[in-house]
Amino acid sequence: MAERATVEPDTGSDSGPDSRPETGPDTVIATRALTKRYRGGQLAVDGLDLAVPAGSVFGFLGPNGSGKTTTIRMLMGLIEPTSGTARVLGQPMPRATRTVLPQVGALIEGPALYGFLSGRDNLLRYDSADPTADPRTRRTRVAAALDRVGLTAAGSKKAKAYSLGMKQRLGLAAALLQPRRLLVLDEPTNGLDPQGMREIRSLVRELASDGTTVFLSSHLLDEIEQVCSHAAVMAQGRLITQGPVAELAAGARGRLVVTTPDAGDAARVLKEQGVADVVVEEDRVTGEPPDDRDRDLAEVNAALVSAGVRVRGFGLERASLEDAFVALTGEGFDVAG
Ligand SMILES: Nc1ncnc2c1ncn2[C@@H]1O[C@H](COP(=O)(O)OP(=O)(O)OP(=O)(O)O)[C@@H](O)[C@H]1O
Repeated sequence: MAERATVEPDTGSDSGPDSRPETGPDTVIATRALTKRYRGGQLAVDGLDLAVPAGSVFGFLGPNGSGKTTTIRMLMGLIEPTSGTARVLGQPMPRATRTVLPQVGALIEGPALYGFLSGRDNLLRYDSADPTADPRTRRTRVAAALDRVGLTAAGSKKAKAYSLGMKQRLGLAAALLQPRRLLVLDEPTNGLDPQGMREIRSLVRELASDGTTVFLSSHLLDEIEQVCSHAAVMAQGRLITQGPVAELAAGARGRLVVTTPDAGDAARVLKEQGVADVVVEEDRVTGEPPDDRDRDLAEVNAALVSAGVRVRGFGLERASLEDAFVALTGEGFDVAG
């Protein structure tokens, strides 16, 4: 079993005000004002301050093009930031790439596989290309990694005969050939069918339960809600918010739900009262509560009653991460992906 990931404090100073509150012994990834402008002028990541706590399953959420892959490539030392800093496992990137990367299992842009080799031989080959890997334990480690991702039985099959989900699991197995303190997975369920998605998600949960920190990017809100303890939300290269998933969702106001036999009248009154996005579903009328904090919801209720609407139920529904995203960005989110 992997040790729980811990990182030594990176400053060594234990006095004075902390000028970098997001870094600390329990922060596995910390960036400060991390920025990437591509040669063509595209500002892909803009002043990102990210803090990933040790032991978390951290979801890096954002629509396509929001800068997730660019951030991951900077974290892994694959590209240089234009400005700002990134520390991974307490070390500066890309300067410490050589010491940091052996402790990180990464699955970025799909695994590179040789179709004519079996799954097992792919892993043996991958491991032998790693100068830090011990050849004496290679076969045992490959067998353990195959077992870990449920590919023992399919280990002798050629990789070209694998389903996309099996290929993705083989990629994860490659990331697990050595004990890792951190796993970085870029859209690990992209392109998979629902069954494949379930398999990868439960594998991620399992890995995390051993204490390995998992950083995974996704454009799927429900995936983040199902799998992650923490999340950061990106839109157009900027960080919108980050923190424990439960708190992010709680920060958003839920939808107002009115149950009434007079749904048509209720919808009209709610709109007059500043409720947005009013939706009628039989005897349920829902909408975004007015932004105006001075307007008490009791007033909205009173307006319904005085208009003769028979109110059977009136309340706020628990907010989801999707509500939080919509509230924070003013945009909808393509949950179906
Ligand atoms: N090599 C590159 N040169 C120029 N622009 C780029 C390059 N790579 C990405 N971009 C641009 O930077 C922005 C962020 O892209 P990035 O791939 O980081 O987003 P993403 O959130 O990972 O999206 P996706 O899930 O689609 O990969 C996009 O507008 C993209 O077109």
